[in-house]
Order: sequence, then C-alpha cells, then structure tokens
Amino acid sequence: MLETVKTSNLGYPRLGEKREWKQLLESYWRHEIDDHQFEIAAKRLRLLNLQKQLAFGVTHIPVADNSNYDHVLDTMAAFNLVPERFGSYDRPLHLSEYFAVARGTDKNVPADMTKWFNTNYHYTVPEFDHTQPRLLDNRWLRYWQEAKDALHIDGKPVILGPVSLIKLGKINGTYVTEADHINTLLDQLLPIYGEVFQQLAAAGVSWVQLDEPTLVQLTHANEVLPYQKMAAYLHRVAPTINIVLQTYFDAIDPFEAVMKMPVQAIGLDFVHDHGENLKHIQQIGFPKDKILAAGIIDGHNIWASDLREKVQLTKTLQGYAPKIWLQPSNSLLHVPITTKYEAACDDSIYHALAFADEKIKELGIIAKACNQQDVTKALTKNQQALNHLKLAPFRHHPNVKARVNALDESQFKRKSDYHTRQKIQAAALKLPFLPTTTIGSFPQSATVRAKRAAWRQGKLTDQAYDTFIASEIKRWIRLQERIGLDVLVHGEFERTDMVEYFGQKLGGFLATKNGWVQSYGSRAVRPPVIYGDVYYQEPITVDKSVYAQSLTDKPVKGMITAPLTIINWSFVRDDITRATVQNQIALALREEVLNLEQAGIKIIQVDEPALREGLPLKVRHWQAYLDAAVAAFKITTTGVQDQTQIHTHMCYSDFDDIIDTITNLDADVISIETARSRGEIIAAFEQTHYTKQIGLGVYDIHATRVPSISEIEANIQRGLQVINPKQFWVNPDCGLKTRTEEQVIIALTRLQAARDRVVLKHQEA
Ligand SMILES: CN1c2c(nc(N)[nH]c2=O)NC[C@@H]1CNc1ccc(C(=O)N[C@@H](CCC(=O)N[C@@H](CCC(=O)N[C@@H](CCC(=O)O)C(=O)O)C(=O)O)C(=O)O)cc1
Ligand SMILES: N[C@@H](CCS)C(=O)O
Ligand SMILES: [Zn+2]
Repeated sequence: MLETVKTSNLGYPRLGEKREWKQLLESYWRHEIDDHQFEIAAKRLRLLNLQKQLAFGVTHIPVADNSNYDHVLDTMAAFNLVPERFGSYDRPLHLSEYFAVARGTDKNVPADMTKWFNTNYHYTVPEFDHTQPRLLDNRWLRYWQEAKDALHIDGKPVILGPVSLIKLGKINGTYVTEADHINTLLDQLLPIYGEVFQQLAAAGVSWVQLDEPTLVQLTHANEVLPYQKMAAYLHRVAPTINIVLQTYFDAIDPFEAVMKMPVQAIGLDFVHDHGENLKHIQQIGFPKDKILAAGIIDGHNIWASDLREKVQLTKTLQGYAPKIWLQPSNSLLHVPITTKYEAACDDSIYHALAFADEKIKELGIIAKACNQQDVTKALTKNQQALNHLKLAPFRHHPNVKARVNALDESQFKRKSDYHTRQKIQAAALKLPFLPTTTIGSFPQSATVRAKRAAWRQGKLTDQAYDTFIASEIKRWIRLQERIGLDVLVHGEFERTDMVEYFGQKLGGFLATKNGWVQSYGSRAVRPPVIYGDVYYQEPITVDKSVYAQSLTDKPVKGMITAPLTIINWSFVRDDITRATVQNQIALALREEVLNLEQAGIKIIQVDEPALREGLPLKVRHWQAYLDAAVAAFKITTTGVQDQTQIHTHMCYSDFDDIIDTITNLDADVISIETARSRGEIIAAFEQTHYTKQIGLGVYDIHATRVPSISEIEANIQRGLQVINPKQFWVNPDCGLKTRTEEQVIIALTRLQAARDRVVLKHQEA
C-alpha cells in the first residue's frame, strides 16, 4: 500500500523578495539601526519566508536555514569554532563579534571564504588549528521554537553535519582530508552535536535535516565510516529524533554503505546525479524502513520542470520506496525567489521559468498527482509552457549551430608558441621589470550606481549616462597614471556585474529584473538566463577600451569575461549540452577579441575566475569538463596576432589540481589570487615550472584593511622566491569594485611603492 507522498524543502533563499535582508544587514553595518531593531526586522523576514512555505503547503518546512551571513559561519559561531584571532567564547557571540569574523576589523583580516561546492555561493572556511569546541548557542532549537510559537510550524531544523563541517575546513591552511584528523575532530564535535540533538529532542522536535553533502564526493565504502559513527552516535544519544540524512549536487557512490546508516530518511539528488542515484536504487534497492527524500526538482537552475516526467519519476521511485518526500535537489538558496517581477519578458520564456516559489508550487502539484488528486489543468498548462519555449523561433539560430559544428583545429591554436610571442610582445610593449597592473574594476561607487539607476529609470538619457561613464574612465586613467601603474584599465564602470553585463549584450540571453541570488554575506548577483543560441550582436566593450586607450600612452587592457565564467554564473538552457553553449559563447567572444585587437588594444584580459569552481564534484568527470573549458578559452583567444598579449585572471581558487589546465589555456599572463591563502598557491606554480608570466595577487582586496608597503613588499618577495622575476607581475588579488575610492588609491600607491622598493633592492643585489 503506497503512503501519501509528502513534500519537503531543504532551504529557502535568505535575501527577501526585494533584497530586504541585504538592506537590513547593510543598515546595521552602517549603524543606522541598533541590535534590537535588527533582531525585530530579521525575525519578521524569517517568519515571512516560513509563512510562504506554509501557504504553499510544504509538509516539512526547513527552519534555522536562515543566517545572518553564512550557515557555515553560524555553525562555527555556535560551536566556538571561529578562528583564534577573533577570540574564544563561553557565551553566544554578539552580533558585532559575529560580523567581525565575517567582514574583518581594523586589526584582523576576515575569515577565509571559498565556494560552496560547485555553486557561486561563498562559505566561511572553518579553521581547526586551535579548536576548543563547545556549544555556545543552540540556534537550531531557537529557530524551531520561533517557528512553533509564531506560526505553529513543527519545522525541520537544518544542520550542517559534523563530517562535512570538518572536511570543509582547514588545519594549518590545508583542507582536512586525513582520516586521523577527521576522526580526532569528530570525537571533539560529536558530544556537541549530541547536546544539540538532545535539547531538540527534549523540546519535542520530530525531524532534523542533517546535511552531509560531502557524501557525494566519496568513492569507497570505507570512507563512509566517520559518517556511520556520527549517525550511530546521534541515534544513541537522541533516539527520538528522526534524521533525514541529506545529500545533494551529485550521486552517492558507496550507495549500499550509506543506505545502512541508522537514520530514518535519506535525501538523494535525482537531478544532478547523472542518473546514478536512480540506477543504484534500481540495482541495489532502497531500505524498506526508511523514507526516500527525493530531490526531483532542479534547485540549481531556473527552468520549469516537465511535471509529467516528474510524476513518472516519482511513480518509478515509489516502486522501490513506498514512503516518499518530494523536494528540490538542493537548498533553494541558489535560485532567485519569485518570477513575478519578470512578467515583462517574452511570454514563452516567462512561463517556462521557475524560481524558488514556483519550484515549491511544482512539488505540490506532483505530490497531488501522485496522491490521486486531479491536477490535469496544471499539467496541461505546464506542457504548453514547455512546448512554447521549445518551439520559440527566437531560440534557434541555425547559423550559430553551423559555426559550432564547423569549428576546426585552426580555431584552437595561437599562431606561434609562447616563447616566440613573448619576444614579440616584450619588444612591442616595452614594459618595465615587475610590471604593475590591476585586475579591471574600480569602485562601483554610490554615484556610479545612482547614475545607472537613474538611467535605467529613464531619468538620465543614454548620452548623459555615456558621458558620465566616460568622465569616470578619464578620472581613473589619470589616477592610475599619477600612481604610476604600468598597464592601465578602463575601470568597468559601465558594468553592473562582469557576467550580467555580457548577458545584456549577447544574443540568446535574458537579463532578469529581480533574479537576485546570494553570493556572499549581503552581496548578490543576478545571473542572466541563457534561453537560446548565443550570438554576437555588436561590439560590447570596444568603445570603452578604445576611449581609455586614447587618453594615455600606457597600454590599457581590454577586459572581457571568459566562456566558463559566463556559463557558470548564468542559468543555462538544459535542452542542449553545456559544451555546445560554451562554444557558442566562445565564438561570440572571439569576435569581440578580434574587434578589440583591430581597434588597437594590445593587451586583452579574458577573466576566468569561475573555471575552478565549476569542476564536477566527482574527479572522474573532471577531464571532460576541463578539456571543454580549455577548448572554449582557446576559441575565444587564439584568433589574435602574436603581438597581442592575452591575459587571464582567476580568483578564489585552489589551483593545484588544475595547474595543467592553466598551462593549456596558453594565456601569455595569468593573474591569480594569493594574498589570502598565504602562499599555498605559489608552491603549485613552482612545482609545475610554469614558464609563462604570472601576476600574483599581493593585496587582498576582500579585506577592508589596506596593507602597509612592507606587507605588500613581503608578499612580492615571497613570490619571487619561487617565481622567476622575469615572469613576475605585481597586482591586487581581484577587481576593486567593492572597495572605496580612498582605499583603492592608498592601496595602489603602496603597491606601486612596494614594487619600486623591490626593484631597487634587486638592482642593488
Ligand atoms: C567576482 N565575483 C563575482 C561572482 N559572480 C558574479 N556574477 N560576478 C562577480 O563579480 N562570484 C564571485 C565573486 C563575488 N563577488 C561579488 C562582489 C560584489 C557583489 C555585489 O556588490 N553585488 C551588488 C549588486 C551589484 C549590482 O548589480 N548592482 C547594480 C544595482 C542593482 C540595484 O541594486 N538596483 C536597485 C536600484 C538601483 C540602485 O539603487 O542602485 C534595484 O534594482 O532595486 C548596479 O550596479 O547597477 C550587491 O549589492 O549585492 C556581488 C558579488
Ligand atoms: N575584471 C574583473 C574580474 C573579477 S574576478 C574585475 O576586476 O572585477
Ligand atoms: Zn577576481
């Protein structure tokens, strides 16, 4: 006898429909509101999110999935695990102490952040160097109680599991991978998780969602041991709590071992699993005593589901697991909140979109269909919407498809090898020893944003807006000249965002009005939607670069975003392969690169910061991804003459495992982040005997604190110990758009002075 199909959610976006949460955080940071006002407003937003899910009929509503900055930081703060420099506590952290860890202070650099699996969300990296874990704050109980008291919701607290917490963190600057380290830390953490669970049990909590996303990265059954130990412990100390062991972003390889764990439900991703979770269930079966929490709706993309197909999938799953919860494949943190602000876009796209709220509604329809309720109308409407998009003529451009199919070897190769190019470029550019440059963007000041807002609202003409952007470019060219930088940039003032901007300019993209997704803390991005074949409409960046170059004798870098970063930070159509979409983007950008070159731009930077984060979670899928990434980068960049210098830039990455890919990109110069990761990255380049030019980030742009000349000099010297000075460039870690003008001028002046000191010492030696 089949049980009623229930619905569940894994996490709801935090931003608020109109980014109210962002406004709230930032007004608190600006001291416009006090703690009390902050708490009242934050509670209102939390309850609003819960109320919505209640209204949509979700059976198992997540609680404590909210955060004041980041959920990993919340876990660290609750367990006294913040980095040592921020102190050790025996009471819950005050809001200002919590934000100090996240954002840094005058004295302390903030805790390190990195990408959350293969998403564009950043989490705070735990540091386990001096851990004295203890429970400071059972936030899971607090938020469960809040939902119960205010809305009578018996919520499902979401807690990041201890093994994943450990593996997402570092000891002595290195990610925790050794079994011994994992076990030692687990022994320290389990009693604390036990306390949390016991308190939840005492309060009457029925279900806890225990997220262990690292389970999808395992390859062998013996790696499941710490997870088993953890589940057995929690079951022993809090037997009345039902645990849903939640995985996402891929399939579980050691399937049988995980299925044996003493939990009451297992959450599996049936969207990003390459079909493997279903295959495992069909071959191995699903434990009869457990609930299958089936992630059947794509929580990482924004397309409406094919509901008939999902009903069919659910019925198939019911053949193996009679007790089912239907849920998104992962937390809805990674998609915008509602499509209702997008109604102005083409109807055939609009009706085929599903953001968080629409996804939750989809779950309700599928559940009803499986529970024998009549949803014919909803299913028909869904089929019509999908068909309209599929057949929309503006989606298909046969000539684009033909160009991708006709790609040949000549479009993947520079004319000459690096050493030949290097000589030609050196003669043409005549750059000094240890050239200085920046990564591209300068402050997106309140004035820049206000002018853009006025222009968008029609209060400023196109011409007035262009004139304003030109005046900013000119002002910053002069500033860069005054500081003495060697290679200049135009500053990217015209761009809301390095991906969204290209989405606004290329054919086949839709730029959303309100499709905000949290990137880190209060910061958000609006990923554009790739709905059709991508094509080049007209020059995108050429006029800005040419104008900037006309103002100075120093070289100005052209600045574009590379295909993998565009695709990884967009929502991508899912009816053709990603490799095809990537190559379409690459062919369009190739035209832009050639136009820049033809217009006299001698250095062109092709930013690829998201290449590393897009790596599939399973190593066996890496090579195909990396090969396709290299191909797209080469299509973009290899059309130019030898004397045109191609730069690329990557940040927020661990480069060790993609160093061969970096070499294969064949860029003449790469600038990378290093200031924050304290030099681990440099070793990777040393070991590979990297022969091309490298700009090491010697100023951490993510910290509000500006380093001294000596600190920057030390960073340069550290790099020079392992990298040949002839290959070395001096630059910040990343773009400067989030910094203030004052900070940037001081920082770059010091960077230039540090470079001059090093040059002097080098000449004296
Ligand atoms: C390098 N990074 C990037 C990532 N992903 C990207 N897609 N782009 C990136 O650059 N991932 C990794 C990192 C993440 N880094 C950041 C850094 C900074 C931000 C950020 O500051 N985001 C802003 C929003 C930026 C933006 O688009 N601003 C618009 C203004 C939009 C707006 O607020 N409009 C208002 C009205 C106008 C107004 O009052 O200003 C409205 O629509 O209501 C612009 O420049 O015009 C943020 O505030 O969060 C993100 C990721
Ligand atoms: N050119 C971009 C790169 C960011 S990763 C910038 O400077 O903002
Ligand atoms: Zn960057």
